[in-house]
Amino acid sequence: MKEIVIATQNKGKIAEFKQLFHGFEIRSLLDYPTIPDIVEDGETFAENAAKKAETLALHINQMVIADDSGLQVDALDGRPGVYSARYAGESKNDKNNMEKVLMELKDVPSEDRTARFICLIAVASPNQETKLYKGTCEGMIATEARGANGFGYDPIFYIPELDRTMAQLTAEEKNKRSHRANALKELLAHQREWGL
Ligand SMILES: O=c1nc[nH]c2c1ncn2[C@H]1C[C@H](O)[C@@H](COP(=O)(O)OP(=O)(O)OP(=O)(O)O)O1
Ligand SMILES: [Mg+2]
Repeated sequence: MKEIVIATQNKGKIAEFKQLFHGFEIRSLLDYPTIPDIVEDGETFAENAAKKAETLALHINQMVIADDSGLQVDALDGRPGVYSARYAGESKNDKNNMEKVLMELKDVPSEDRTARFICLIAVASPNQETKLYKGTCEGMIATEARGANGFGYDPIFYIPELDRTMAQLTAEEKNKRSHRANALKELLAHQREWGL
């Protein structure tokens, strides 16, 4: 079975890539414990995704995919953005991150709680130019967390046309509309270029 290596330690992303990449064996940074932590000091999702993919591709001398993603809230001038993972602190605690966003939006009326998830997938391979593929998913920030599926900010990401949060969707429903699925669609439109 063909293998895809993804430069992530995020178990929620690994699970989704396993669902989205049918017929491939998925390996991640969890399978390469000797790789030092990759510092995400980029100012954009693209910079961080490229750095994660290129760092691991160099170590293992083969093609690597990386995903840098996050939540962009319009009433917070686009925050948390690239700081989504650590929005409430270095512990990268999803519950604390969501509580901080809800607290900052407490006086914001529902019509002004527009937001989106953004995902940049980088593909890096030795001696090849790194390419980036972007996906987004539009929604609103709910007034309270609802649902137990997915990961990260899913419980507060409300999808009006479904009247449910991302965390109230099944994996299959999420994978039909998520920023990660949309970014992967862009990548798979160029799959021959990458020998996938
Ligand atoms: O589908 C999603 N549903 C909800 N929240 C999400 C999603 N996708 C990203 N997010 C949030 C989680 C984390 O707070 C940040 C990702 O940060 P990001 O640096 O890309 O990932 P990470 O540090 O958890 O793992 P890694 O860098 O090893 O891929 O955005
Ligand atoms: Mg990260």
